[in-house]
Amino acid sequence: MTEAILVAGGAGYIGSQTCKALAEAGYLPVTLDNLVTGYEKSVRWGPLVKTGLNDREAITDAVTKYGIKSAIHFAAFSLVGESTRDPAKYYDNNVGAAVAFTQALIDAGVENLVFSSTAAAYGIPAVSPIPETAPLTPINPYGGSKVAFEQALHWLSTAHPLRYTILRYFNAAGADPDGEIGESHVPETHLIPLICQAALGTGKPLTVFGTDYDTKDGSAIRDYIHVVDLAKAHVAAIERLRAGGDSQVFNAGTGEGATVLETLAAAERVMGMAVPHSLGPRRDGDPQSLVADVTKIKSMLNWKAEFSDLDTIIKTAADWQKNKLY
Ligand SMILES: NC(=O)c1ccc[n+]([C@@H]2O[C@H](COP(=O)([O-])OP(=O)(O)OC[C@H]3O[C@@H](n4cnc5c(N)ncnc54)[C@H](O)[C@@H]3O)[C@@H](O)[C@H]2O)c1
Ligand SMILES: O=c1ccn([C@@H]2O[C@H](COP(=O)(O)OP(=O)(O)O[C@H]3O[C@H](CO)[C@@H](O)[C@H](O)[C@H]3O)[C@@H](O)[C@H]2O)c(=O)[nH]1
Repeated sequence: MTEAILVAGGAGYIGSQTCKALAEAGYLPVTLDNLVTGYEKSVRWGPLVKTGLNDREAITDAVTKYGIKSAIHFAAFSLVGESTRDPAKYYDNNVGAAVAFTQALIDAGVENLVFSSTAAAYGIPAVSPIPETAPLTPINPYGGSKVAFEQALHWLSTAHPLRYTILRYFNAAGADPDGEIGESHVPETHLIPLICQAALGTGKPLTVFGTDYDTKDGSAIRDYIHVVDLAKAHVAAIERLRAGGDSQVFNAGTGEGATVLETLAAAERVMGMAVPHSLGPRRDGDPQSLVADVTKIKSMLNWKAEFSDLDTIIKTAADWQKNKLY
C-alpha cells in the first residue's frame, strides 16, 4: 500500500512542490492547510484537509485514516517585515500552533517530522559559507520564531519517541518545470519573481536594495536553490528518518552565491528582455551575504542540487510568471 505523508502547508509554494516530489517517489501526500497563504489549486497529488495547525481532532483523524508515521511541517508565516511589526502573530503561528501540531502528531503515534527552518536563523553570519554549527543569532522575529521552534523540537524529541530533520533553507526560487505549480506570494517580496514581473511589465520596476556592500559589485549575495531541488531534499530527509536516522539539522542550499546585480543580468540574458530597475539604499536587516556550507547535506542525505543554476531558476520562474494558474 502507498505510504501517506502528512504535509502541513502543502498548499504553499515549497509544500506543493514537495507534494509533487513525494508522489513521484511513490508516497501519498496528505496536505493539511488552512489556505491562509496557500492555494487549493496547488493541491494536486493527494487529499486536502482544510484546517489549521491547532485542529487536534482533524490531525488525529487524518493520522488514523491514512496510517501516517511521517510528517513535514511547512505551515508558517514568513514575511520578515511583517514579523517586525507584529511579532506575536509570528510566535503564535510559527511556535505556538507548531508546538500544538507536533504534540498532536506525537500523541497520534507519528515518529518522524521534517521542519522548514531558514538561513535567517543565522542572523548576520560571521563566516561564509555558513556551517550548521554557526551561532543562531536571528535579527528579526521571523528568524526568532524559527529558532524557537527548532529548540522546541529538540525538547519534544527528548521527551517523546519523535525523530526530526531540520532543513535550513537558503533562498528558494524557481518554479515547477512542468508549469503546474509555482510561487504566488501576496505580497511578493522575493527577488527573482520581482525581477521577472518587472521585465514582463506585470510588476513595478525593481529597486536594487544596496550597492555599497563589500562584494564584487556592491550588491548583496544569496544562495538560490531551485524549489525542485529543495522538494527532493525533503523526500531524502523523510527516507532517512523512515530508515531509522537520528535527528539532524541540514543547510539546504547550493554552496554558491550570486549578487543581486548578477541575478538581474542573468534574467536579462535568459529572458531576452530588459529588467527596468533603479539602485536604492540597503533594506533594513539584510545580511551582506548568505551562502550555505552544504558538505553535511551532500554526505548525510546523499543529495545534491541539480536544477539550481541561475539560468534554470530564472527560466522556470519566468515561465510561471507568464502562465500563472493562480
Ligand atoms: N520561500 C523561501 O525562500 C523560504 C526560505 C526559508 C524558509 N522558508 C519556510 O518554508 C516554509 C514554506 O514557505 P513558502 O514560501 O512555501 O510559504 P507559503 O506561504 O507559500 O506556504 C505556507 C503554507 O502554510 C499554510 N499555513 C500557514 N499557517 C498555517 C496554519 N496555522 N495552519 C495551516 N496551514 C497554514 C499556508 O496557507 C500556506 O499554504 C515556511 O515555513 C517558510 O518560513 C521559506
Ligand atoms: O525588490 C527587491 C527584493 C530583494 N532584493 C534583494 O535580493 C536579495 C534576496 O532577497 P529576498 O528574495 O527578499 O530574500 P531574503 O531576504 O534573502 O530572504 C529569503 O530567504 C531567507 C533565507 O535566506 C528566508 O528566511 C526568507 O524567508 C526569504 O524571504 C536580498 O539581498 C535583497 O536585498 C532587492 O534588491 N530588491
